[in-house]
Amino acid sequence: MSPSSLQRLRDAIRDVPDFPQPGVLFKDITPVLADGKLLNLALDAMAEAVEGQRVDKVVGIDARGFIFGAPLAARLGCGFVPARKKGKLPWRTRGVDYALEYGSACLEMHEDAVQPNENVLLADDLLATGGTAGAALTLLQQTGANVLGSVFFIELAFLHGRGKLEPFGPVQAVVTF
Ligand SMILES: O=P(O)(O)OC[C@H]1O[C@H](OP(=O)(O)OP(=O)(O)O)[C@H](O)[C@@H]1O
Ligand SMILES: Nc1ncnc2[nH]cnc12
Repeated sequence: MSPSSLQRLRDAIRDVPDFPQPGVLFKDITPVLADGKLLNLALDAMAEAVEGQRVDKVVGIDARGFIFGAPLAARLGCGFVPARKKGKLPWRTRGVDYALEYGSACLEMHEDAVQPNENVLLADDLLATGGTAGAALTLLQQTGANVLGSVFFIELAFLHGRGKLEPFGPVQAVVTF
């Protein structure tokens, strides 16, 4: 991606102080989503991160990860799997509890969503502490799938989440703060 495109994406991300709780500087992606050119640029860059690799499934994390994960899968010509917050998936699930920058939750995937021989990529909008993505990667590892790594639109590098994810595979982000 050209430096000017990257700058356009960076400039469009809105800072919202003290949301959803005091002390958190929330990175609001809705201005990027509202601009078709920027959304396209973001998805192009996420697809570039796995160029030349065979991807069988993109796993996206509830909820903002779906916004990037499903169109990314469509671009790559592969399937999409939702990793959802507890109680949302209708079939048999495996789950894991985790903590994130501003709370805790439980993430679940359908037991049959990913097969042991598949090449799987994790996608989410944002990497902060890495608690959420780490939980999703733990679930993926339990399936026996070949985990290709993870890709994010935004990385908050000052929260050092990357360190939790690198043991599972390469970590890539389009915009880093
Ligand atoms: O690296 P972490 O500290 O774990 O934080 C990152 C996660 O936090 C946000 O999700 P959130 O739980 O707010 O859910 P949402 O997508 O439904 O808004 C974001 O979409 C990531 O999934
Ligand atoms: N600072 C932040 N901004 C937006 N989403 C987040 N998820 C976790 N931390 C976040």
